[in-house]
Amino acid sequence: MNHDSVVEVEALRFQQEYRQTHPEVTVLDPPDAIQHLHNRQSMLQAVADMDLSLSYGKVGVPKQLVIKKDASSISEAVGNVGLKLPLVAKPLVADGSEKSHQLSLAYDKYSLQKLEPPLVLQEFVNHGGVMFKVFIVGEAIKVVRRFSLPNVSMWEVLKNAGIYHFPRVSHAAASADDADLDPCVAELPPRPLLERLAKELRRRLGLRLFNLDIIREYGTRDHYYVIDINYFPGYGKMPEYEHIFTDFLLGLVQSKYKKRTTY
Ligand SMILES: Nc1ncnc2c1ncn2[C@@H]1O[C@H](COP(=O)(O)OP(=O)(O)OP(=O)(O)O)[C@@H](O)[C@H]1O
Ligand SMILES: [Mg+2]
Repeated sequence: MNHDSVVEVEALRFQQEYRQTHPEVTVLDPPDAIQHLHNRQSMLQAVADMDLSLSYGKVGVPKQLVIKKDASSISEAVGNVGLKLPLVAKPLVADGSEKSHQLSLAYDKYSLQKLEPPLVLQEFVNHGGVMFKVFIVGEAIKVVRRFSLPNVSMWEVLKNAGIYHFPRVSHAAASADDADLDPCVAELPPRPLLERLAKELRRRLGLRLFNLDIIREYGTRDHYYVIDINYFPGYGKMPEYEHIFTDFLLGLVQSKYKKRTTY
């Protein structure tokens, strides 16, 4: 076990003991469930297991492959599972550090050996340059549009080679809510779909405070992909978060009070 894992295990043990010895303290979300989101493979597993297919849309995850080590075998592994180029390469660990959010786009299979495992390779899904950030606070859901990576045409894939490191889009991108966008790209995912997705994920992840990055495959009306899930995101970008958060916390206090008085 490396130093970081030892620290994590110790932190978990401390918090579990703390919960037992301090039952009066409300734990918003359990540390082990939060930990689940720090690995890009386990992060999307709940969405993949769900395989949500409803009358108003399908939600999945992009086809992906985890490479633990040995960059020289990536090209062969990609060929074996039939992943289509271009590929988004993401560090396996997503712990908020600068390095864990350095993503790149690989255009050709010969360059794949230049990547640095451990990483997740995901098929790049064209989505018209707009993504949806879905904020979840308990039962409340808010969705906003954000600019994202533009479509990559077949022609560009053939013309380009190598690895392109791209900047952290979420930091640079301003809100796309007021932009003059193609309505097919801008249309928000249907509310019932988001509600069902959020409900399922709250249950499967065992968390109440998180967000999802969702894209809609370009040229489709209802094929959605979850590409990222973050714990306790920057809620400052969630519209009306002040009321939503206050209501959420008050609701917790009230339910705790109710439980106590029923004894
Ligand atoms: N499979 C994909 N297909 C198309 N675009 C993608 C894909 N995966 C990621 N992207 C693009 O890359 C951006 C960053 O990806 P992702 O959210 O997974 O990384 P991150 O480092 O966790 O980012 P952040 O925490 O800053 O949101 C996305 O907002 C999107 O624009
Ligand atoms: Mg993201």
